[in-house]
Amino acid sequence: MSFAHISLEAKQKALAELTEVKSLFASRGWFQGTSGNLSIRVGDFTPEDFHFAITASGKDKSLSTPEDFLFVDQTGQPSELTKLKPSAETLIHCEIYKQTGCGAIFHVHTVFNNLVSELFWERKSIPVDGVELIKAFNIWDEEAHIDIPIVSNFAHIPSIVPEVTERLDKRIPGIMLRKHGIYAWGANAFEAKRHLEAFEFLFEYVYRWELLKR
Ligand SMILES: CSCCC(=O)C(=O)COP(=O)(O)O
Ligand SMILES: [Zn+2]
Repeated sequence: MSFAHISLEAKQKALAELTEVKSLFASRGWFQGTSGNLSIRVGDFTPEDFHFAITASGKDKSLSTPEDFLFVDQTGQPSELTKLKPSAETLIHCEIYKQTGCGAIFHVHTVFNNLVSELFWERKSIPVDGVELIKAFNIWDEEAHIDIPIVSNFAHIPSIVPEVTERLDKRIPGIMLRKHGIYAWGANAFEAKRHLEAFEFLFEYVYRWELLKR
């Protein structure tokens, strides 16, 4: 679908939702030092053809300006003429959309997500056992066990993508980059936010439980 054929209303809705969630996450201290990025997909989807709005790279995400977001296509290239640069991590968003067909992706760096990514790096996944908030991922088993995948963090972002492809688990709406941060996604902004909040709760729980056990 060409970008021009996507309705103005859909584009404005995505930008309004990004503005709102960006401001909320900033108020929680989730964008320290310009870290983090957010995106919402617009229009129809096929793995070969889609568009999404994403945060511009390197901005202070606690501020709201007319230059906070731009639209890109499935290759990460701007969908329209702009001087703005998309997030340096846009290719990770492209890959997650391609693999899952989801509607929104939120990425944050927090102390707890960085700590657990290193604590469990050797097993390449973060184990969570029987915590009620696993239900936020629509996993309703009693005493559910989940493993949240951790992938390598390379400075060269395209090198991260194949590992994301390989490790992405359709049951778990998130993937962790080692000593970097979590990517969480959902069918829409509401669901991606619920998933991200659940991940952050679980990371803090897992970290504190590990300390208590020692
Ligand atoms: C300053 S944090 C390093 C880059 C990063 O990991 C991040 O999430 C923000 O990069 P962006 O290009 O999206 O601003
Ligand atoms: Zn990042």
